[in-house]
Amino acid sequence: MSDTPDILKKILERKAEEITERQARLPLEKLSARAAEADPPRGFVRALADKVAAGQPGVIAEIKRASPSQGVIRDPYDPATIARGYEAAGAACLSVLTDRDFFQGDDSHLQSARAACGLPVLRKDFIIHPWQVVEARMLGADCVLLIAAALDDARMAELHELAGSLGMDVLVEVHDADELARAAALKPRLLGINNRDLRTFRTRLETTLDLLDRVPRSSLLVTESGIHTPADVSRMRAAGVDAFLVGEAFMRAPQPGDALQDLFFPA
Ligand SMILES: O=P(O)(O)OC[C@@H](O)[C@@H](O)c1c[nH]c2ccccc12
Repeated sequence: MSDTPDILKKILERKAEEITERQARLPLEKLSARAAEADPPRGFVRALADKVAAGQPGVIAEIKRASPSQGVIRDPYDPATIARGYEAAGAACLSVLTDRDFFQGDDSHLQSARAACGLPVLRKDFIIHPWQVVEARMLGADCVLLIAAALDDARMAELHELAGSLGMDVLVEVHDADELARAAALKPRLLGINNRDLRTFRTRLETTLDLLDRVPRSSLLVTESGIHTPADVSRMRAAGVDAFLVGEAFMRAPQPGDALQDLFFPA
């Protein structure tokens, strides 16, 4: 539809400007030197796969203050406290928004969340340039998100490879069959199906269920976005989906860790 607000396009245009600004401040050579001194990666895929192998849901618990579709969803916002709550509740991993312009995130949110706990952390941002992958590692990220809708095949492969060479895992995110086929070519260890269409914000859990048969057996599948109720979780697990990325449902709760426990590990 020509009248749908293509928010992704807007985000990516702004992101390209942001990268230019950041590169001017910190050239790749210096950035790489700092990344080499960062705390070693915590195994992100391993933490998730261990939970699933033990018969439990593998939960990537998200820390985000705001989103373009919802505005501010959590205020006050203390990433360190939230991270500790998630860890105590049994999350496998964290996802922390670092995009400033559309999600009110910040690099420091990732750093404080990671320092506050022992969990591996995904840098949740719009990564389109190698410089950002190195920057993610410098910040301590254990995993980066690569969104198929934002990347052509060559760039996606390049960033995937670079992240691996820095010891990080990658969550490759898709939303339709075409993106899934493109992502599968990378043989990703971690494949995310985003139930939310980043171009229109429409969220349908059927997105995951409809694409399930096309996911390579060698990839650990993560269903992303729009998971709110125990019924949503049961529906996914009945279909064989054991790993979840959940944000809003936790961010709107007074104690995000308690909400995680209620949703995934009820007594
Ligand atoms: O808050 P939710 O509906 O539980 O969704 C979490 C996560 O999936 C969502 O934040 C997300 C998935 N892919 C993204 C890409 C960019 C920004 C955000 C996202």
